[in-house]
Amino acid sequence: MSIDINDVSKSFGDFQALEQIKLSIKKGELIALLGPSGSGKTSLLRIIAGLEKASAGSIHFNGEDMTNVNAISRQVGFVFQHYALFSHMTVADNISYGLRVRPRNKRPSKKDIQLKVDELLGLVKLDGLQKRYPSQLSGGQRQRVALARALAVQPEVLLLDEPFGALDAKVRKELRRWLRNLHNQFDVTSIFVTHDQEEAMDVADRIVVMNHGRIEQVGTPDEVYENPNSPFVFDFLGNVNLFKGRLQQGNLKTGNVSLRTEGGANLENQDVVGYIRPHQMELHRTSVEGSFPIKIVHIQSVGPIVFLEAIKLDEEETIDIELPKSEFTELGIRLDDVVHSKPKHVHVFSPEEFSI
Ligand SMILES: Nc1ncnc2c1ncn2[C@@H]1O[C@H](COP(=O)(O)OP(=O)(O)OP(=O)(O)O)[C@@H](O)[C@H]1O
Repeated sequence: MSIDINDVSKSFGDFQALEQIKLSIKKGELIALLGPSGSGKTSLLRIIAGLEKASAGSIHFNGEDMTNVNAISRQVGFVFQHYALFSHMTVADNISYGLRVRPRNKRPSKKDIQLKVDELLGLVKLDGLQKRYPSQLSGGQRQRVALARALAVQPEVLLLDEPFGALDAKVRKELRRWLRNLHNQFDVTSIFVTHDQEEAMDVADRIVVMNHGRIEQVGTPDEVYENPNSPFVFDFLGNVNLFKGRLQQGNLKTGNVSLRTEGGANLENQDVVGYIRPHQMELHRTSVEGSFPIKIVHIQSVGPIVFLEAIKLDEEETIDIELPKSEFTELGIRLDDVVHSKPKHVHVFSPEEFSI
């Protein structure tokens, strides 16, 4: 099922929660709505589900106008953050609920319902637990039941609101994989809300970055990470180093160095801020063109990556650097060493857009 969101706005009294949201989602896509608290993610999801009415604009499923169609008739699967399982029903009864409450002429036979429940229990690896009650399950197991229950009715659209928000990091990671697999197997169009950029990067085909009720950027995880179109997106999707200076002939003049930049064509001869990801900072033992001296003040090695904190010697500013462990070892870097750093990809924005 394709979904088109056409200029959807939503106000709660005087407060504008969504402003002219425009988005086309292809059949079979897995989309993450990513943004800080209050950016409008849940409001948008609820409007797509039909649980909330838009103040303006329209929602189309497969080209058909759904704006005034109620939630039940839209036939979307929904998974919430807080399980929302029926506590008085067993796992099997929770999963089969949507099938059992269908009108008699559309309800599968008892045997078919049983087969469907067994199939779903297998898919979410909960075989043998069908007689348990939700209180007898772990958080991760409950969320798997919630996923199975949403999928039992074979929705063409699956909407998930922070589905793994209440779970610990390891279980979250495991469930992300689940979501991806189930999404593929069920040939469903899925939209999930998250404020966790790593989760969005890990699972989604495309990420919709939201801020203050507007879409800041839409793109594949790679696109939004490597080519953020605003300081907000840059900052929200990971750590960043900032270099203030002036843009001259495509170079950012900052302190005593000149850094080759990307973007910022309309910012020539203006004050700008350069944004550089920590993994885009090269390190050298000796000075090279475009490098500046730094002193290493903190070293933290985590698995294959080494996180370094350093001070720029000319301006006493702190910068963050991430290096593969092999490169770190090869360079033989120690605490208090003075080395030379050269930024590889410098994106520039005007200071007015500056958001950090
Ligand atoms: N029923 C409501 N009445 C009034 N204001 C509301 C209502 N629902 C949401 N809002 C406001 O709309 C804005 C967007 O809320 P929404 O829940 O969509 O954001 P969100 O991005 O999902 O945030 P979170 O990650 O915290 O859930 C918030 O400022 C919220 O306070």
